Parts: sequence; C-alpha cells; structure tokens
Amino acid sequence: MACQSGSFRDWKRKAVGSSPDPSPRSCELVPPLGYGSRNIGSHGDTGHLEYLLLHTNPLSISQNSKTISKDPTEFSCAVEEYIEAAREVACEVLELVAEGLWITDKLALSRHIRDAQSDSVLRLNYYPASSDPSMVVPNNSIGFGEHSDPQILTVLRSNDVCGLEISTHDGLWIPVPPDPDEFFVMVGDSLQALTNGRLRSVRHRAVTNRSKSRMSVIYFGAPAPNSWIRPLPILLPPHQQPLYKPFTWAQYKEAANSLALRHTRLDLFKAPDAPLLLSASP
Ligand SMILES: O=C(O)CCC(=O)C(=O)O
Ligand SMILES: [Fe+2]
Repeated sequence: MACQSGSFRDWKRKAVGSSPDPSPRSCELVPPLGYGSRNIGSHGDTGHLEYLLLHTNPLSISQNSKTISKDPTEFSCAVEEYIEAAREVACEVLELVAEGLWITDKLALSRHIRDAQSDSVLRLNYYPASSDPSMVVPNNSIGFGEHSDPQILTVLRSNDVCGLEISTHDGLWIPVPPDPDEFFVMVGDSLQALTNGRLRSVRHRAVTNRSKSRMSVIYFGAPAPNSWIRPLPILLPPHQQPLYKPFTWAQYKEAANSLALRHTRLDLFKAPDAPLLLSASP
C-alpha cells in the first residue's frame, strides 16, 4: 500500500495519539524492542519517560505495528516514511563528513547505514511533565540520563519543548533550543571509532519539563551486526596509531549493553598503546 506523506505532527499522532495512555500495556515484543517505561537498558538506569523502540527493518516494523497500533497499516506507513527521510538526512550528513575529511570514497561512512542488513533503530520518547525530587538536576528531572549513542549517527527531532542537553568537554551542560522543524544530528561512538577520534561522540541527556510534556523521535543509524568498525585507513597516516581495536557492531552492542548508560563505552575497545584522547565526558 502506498504511504501518504505527512508532517512530523501527523506522525506522532499516528504513533501514540495526541495524549498517550499514561499506563499502556506491554506490547509483548522481544526486548529491547517495543514499549518501555522508566527502565532504560538492563543496568538500573531509569528516567521519566515512556518509549517505543523499533527496528528499521520493514518486516520488523510491520510485525511490531500490529501490537502497537489500532491501525497497523497507517502506523507502519508513517514510521517507514519517517525512517526513509531520516536515513537520507543521515547519509547526506555522512557523505559531507567524508568529503570534509578528504576521504576519497565518499560513501565510506554512509554505506554502513544504507546496508540492507543495517541494525538502525527508531526510538520515540515521551517525557511527561514532571519533577521528581529524587532525580532533580537542579530544576528538572532526568528524562534520559547522560550517555553517548553507540551507533554511527543520531538524527533527532522533538516537539517545541526544551529538554535535550549536550555536555561540553569540561562537563558544562548546554540546553539545545527545541525546534520542531529541524533535525538535530549527533555523532555516535561508532563514528568516533571509524574516524579514529577525528569526530567525537556527543555526551547528552534529556531533562523533563515541569509544565509541558516533551516528545522526541530519534533515528539511530547503525551498521549491520557483522560489519567491522575500525579507523578508516585513509585517516591513519603512517605516524598515527589507531585509537581503537577493530570490533563488529554486534560486539560493540553487546559490550555497550553490559555497562550502565553513563560509561564511556568506547573505552572498552581502546587500542593497548593508543595515545591519550582527552575524554569528552565530564
Ligand atoms: O529524547 C531525547 O531528546 C534524547 C534521548 C536520547 O538521548 C536517546 O534516546 O538516546
Ligand atoms: Fe541518546
């Protein structure tokens, strides 16, 4: 069935309705895909949010849509259309990055997420308006704790409510002004490894708003599980050592999932004699 194009607002409405059920039931999907609430990962990280996590594979979307939406066809069309647009943004950005780094093969980075086996995912986060005194930082509650995204590139959109914050190298948190008509692009750990640290993954977090609920839709562009991630040879002049040992995306995912969110998970793959890269974390 052909998908009709719709705006970001339409997409959110189709995904969870204009006011999400405050106590939705489990979508009975294989973890970690599907519906989640408060718990992020399996290491005790919690936040004030509800989310849907979907694999971007069309078959997986159409199967999962049946348990998520009352109108699975409309839902999966909207999701697939959004993913296609977000993937295009991610690939264009990665091709510009390759050009900027004088990489002769312009597709060297984007090829990973164009791969039919790409393990990219889409996350829809809903942060209810709240302030829980136990998680205050200092005026708002933690919606999604500090971390860097493990994938290659993150393409994020939100409604017009602030909440996303990024950390400077010296640990200062800077709010990102919301704009529902813009994409926000963040470097993930895998891109840091592929570029041998020329690009650094962004530490970020989301805080909740006291008076307004916030929604974000995030495309995480990832390689195929068996793809090798290693510094591109062209970014390794003879005198320069690789900062990271080669790893497959499946290995990185497993390692990343073994640690809590706040850890600098890329450190697990540091090359033994790697020169010191000043940490991006506070
Ligand atoms: O919802 C947001 O603005 C950020 C969430 C986030 O960082 C994530 O889902 O990885
Ligand atoms: Fe993130």
